[in-house]
Amino acid sequence: MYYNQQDNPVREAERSEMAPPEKKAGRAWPAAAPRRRKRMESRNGVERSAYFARREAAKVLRSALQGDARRRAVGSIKSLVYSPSVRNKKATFALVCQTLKHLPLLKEVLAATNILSGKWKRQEELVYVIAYDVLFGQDIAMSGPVEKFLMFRKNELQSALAKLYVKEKVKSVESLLLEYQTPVSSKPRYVRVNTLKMDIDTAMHELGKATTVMKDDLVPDMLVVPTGTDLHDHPLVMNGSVFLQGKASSMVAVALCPKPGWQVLDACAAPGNKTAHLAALMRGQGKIIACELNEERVKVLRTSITKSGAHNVDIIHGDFLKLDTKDPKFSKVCAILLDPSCSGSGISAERLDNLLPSYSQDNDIDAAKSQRVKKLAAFQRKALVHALSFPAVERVVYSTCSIHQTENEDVIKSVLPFAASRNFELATPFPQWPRRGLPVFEGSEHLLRTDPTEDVEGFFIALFVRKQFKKKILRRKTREIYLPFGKISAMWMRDITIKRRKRWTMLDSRMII
Ligand SMILES: C[S@@+](CC[C@H](N)C(=O)[O-])C[C@H]1O[C@@H](n2cnc3c(N)ncnc32)[C@H](O)[C@@H]1O
Repeated sequence: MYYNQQDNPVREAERSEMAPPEKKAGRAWPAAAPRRRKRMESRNGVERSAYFARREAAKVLRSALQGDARRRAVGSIKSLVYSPSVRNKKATFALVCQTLKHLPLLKEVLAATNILSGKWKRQEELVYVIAYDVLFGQDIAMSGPVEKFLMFRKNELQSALAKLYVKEKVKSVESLLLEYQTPVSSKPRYVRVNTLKMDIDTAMHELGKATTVMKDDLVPDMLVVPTGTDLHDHPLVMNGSVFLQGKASSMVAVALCPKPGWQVLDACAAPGNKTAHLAALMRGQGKIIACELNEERVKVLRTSITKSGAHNVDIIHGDFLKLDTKDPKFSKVCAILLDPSCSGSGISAERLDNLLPSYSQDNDIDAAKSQRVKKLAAFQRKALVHALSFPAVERVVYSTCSIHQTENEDVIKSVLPFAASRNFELATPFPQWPRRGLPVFEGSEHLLRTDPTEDVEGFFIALFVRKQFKKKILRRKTREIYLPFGKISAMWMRDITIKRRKRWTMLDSRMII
């Protein structure tokens, strides 16, 4: 019940929809004593930054929830928060995570109070964020029209929440949350040093001022920092000297092993972590062609590349499947990194996907999910066959951040005949790594898996290498080789000149008996 125009928050919200708090209040402090005035001004600053953080959080939440509903995310929650357009990243990130954790609870409370009906539905995400703050957040003054509206109905919200306590037979909000929220596991942090901008020892020294840092024992440019270390606004992260990239994800570019001066194609490149890693491994020499289909993600890719300081990356905004393998601009591409869209089942907790509504549904082995995974696998297979079709390519890495066999071993198995027809065989990336492919076909021991629990992220890596044909011919223990013009002995074969051996490499292996 609203008593007058001034007290009616709905009307006020209509008048000043998104006006920042102090403008709307339009108050000055002439009468206040200087100390009191200073206190009020600083409180105004806190309110002001909370006001904007809530709106930034609502924007991120909208993208995350819409993407989740369509099962086609523009980016993970983290990448959305850490995009350049979000100013107050720390507060926004905290608010997004908290709101998502409480979302099922908030939905129940808001449904019970009928608050999301009518015009407020259009600002649904902002209502969630503010309702979280009103019910569970810090006890700070709230400025802003939606804030005032929800504060006005705070009693109703609280009594709806109290009814949930009774319904769930719990006494504390913690117990109530346990009934609703999905647990988030704690994990160590990995940091990849961008050796284009900083050497590893300097990065260790600089990061060591903020936290304990160790070198990783497997990936050369990888540092390990303690669980829970928050480096997202560290100067080295901000200026691209280090990337907050996981270890398993960083193993992909290392598995391709690109050399300075090579031409490398990154087939599905955004947001560009692996592209930037390739550029660092190639010491900025040679050329990287980075292809990305999604326009929004091309922008993110461009930002990552600029931040990395790599100057040898050409970005193609287009469909990798439609790149013409015979186009002269790809004639020297000798290595391809293919990290196609996948279910993300191996890193869903790291990306905070477990906070999204679809997560629990996605983790049920239901028909919809297997259909989605099958569709992804069909694309992944096509993309891998296409990658193996580039004329000069010698090495192809296929990777996913999925734990499903359908997207991993099954895709590899299905392309093996084609790969063999192009003279490719599976090689063993990181031979010392203990976790290999599921034993579903002969040769799956070449494949590499990382475990989402043991290794933080669940990744899959397969490496195809074109056979070194000439060496194979010379190593074969055959006595005679049949050629269209007769047969020659193996002894004679050893004596032929280097020049001739080169020509031998052109012959088809089927001629060898
Ligand atoms: C798993 S992400 C790649 C992550 C990236 N390699 C990295 O490490 O930062 C897959 C990307 O492939 C893109 N993509 C999907 N289909 C594609 C296609 N047909 N051609 C090019 N890019 C595609 C998606 O938009 C998405 O950005």
